[in-house]
Amino acid sequence: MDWFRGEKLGRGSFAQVNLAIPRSQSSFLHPLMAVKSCGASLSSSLLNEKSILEELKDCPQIIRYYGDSYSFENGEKLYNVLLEYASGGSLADCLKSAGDRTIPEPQVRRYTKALLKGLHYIHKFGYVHCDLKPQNILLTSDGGVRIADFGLAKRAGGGGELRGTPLYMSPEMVAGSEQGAAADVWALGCVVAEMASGSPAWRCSDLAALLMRIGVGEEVPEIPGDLSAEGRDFAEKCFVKDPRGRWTAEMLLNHPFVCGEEEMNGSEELRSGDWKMASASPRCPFDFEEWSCSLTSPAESWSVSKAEERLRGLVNVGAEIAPNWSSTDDWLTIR
Ligand SMILES: Nc1ncnc2c1ncn2[C@@H]1O[C@H](COP(=O)(O)OP(=O)(O)OP(=O)(O)O)[C@@H](O)[C@H]1O
Repeated sequence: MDWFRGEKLGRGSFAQVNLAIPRSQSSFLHPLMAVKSCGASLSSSLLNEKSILEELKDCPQIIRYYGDSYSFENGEKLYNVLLEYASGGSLADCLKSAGDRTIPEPQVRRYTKALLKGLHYIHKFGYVHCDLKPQNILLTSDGGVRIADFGLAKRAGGGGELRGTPLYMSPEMVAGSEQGAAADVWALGCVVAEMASGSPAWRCSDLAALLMRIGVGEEVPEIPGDLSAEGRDFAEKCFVKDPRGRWTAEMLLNHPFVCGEEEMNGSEELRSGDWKMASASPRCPFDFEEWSCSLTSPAESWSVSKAEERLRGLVNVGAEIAPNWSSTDDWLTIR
């Protein structure tokens, strides 16, 4: 498909996203798209994302993949992935612009139901998203919800390598146990709490302390007091520390918090007007530039003692390469 690069829509830690405008009339089916690009030599994460999106392309709650290409721009070879354009921006943008106001509960329920459908689909195919958070949840002009950014997604199972964004990390991820579908359900609980309260589920400004609170002991994120009893119960089902006891996306689809909800239709039609600049939107002390580390002590299954052991290593690694905690220039992602 022949296209040219339009306005910048956003930037993540390794890729830039622009509007992609088709050149030819024959492209009328996709009037506007987004293109996610990075340097060809640094494209392994984007290639991973492309191959997973290609497999998951029939789910309306997952950002649609239209194709890929290489281009030469300003003397640099770029790898480009063409995606459905989500003109409503990200849920993070939406929360940011809401300021002190929170998202009304009926909307939280509808978004949650859509996210559950998307997660259930991802998990059915044997994948784990590994980085569900408001920046990676996109909205279409008609209120549809799309799960995006599969750069860290992987086949379920295996442990060891720490990936994701600390505020949304599950206890078993922190502990280095098997990273399965349950980790995405924990992250979903964090997103639900954030939608309902307007601020991240964990209030903690110290990375080591945060990882300890997530990985060790019984503490779970605070569940917003003004959520309905159904909403609180839903969040509790997501915040079961042992992943074996956590509800699955499929089970949660039948939870009273979401099962009566009619999803906004979120049709595939993309409107040509009404698009806006969306950008990475730091809102808390964990919004830092990319911080990479890979830990090589995978544990067989989740347990408190293994979590403590791993955290000691993790905090040491973090201390060596800790970013500037006082900066809020970007989001922290661990790859
Ligand atoms: N299909 C899309 N339509 C509209 N905006 C998009 C689209 N994809 C991404 N964006 C915007 O670009 C931002 C960055 O995209 P994305 O999260 O995919 O990049 P990334 O480099 O993988 O980020 P991360 O640092 O989280 O890994 C998003 O938060 C969003 O604002």
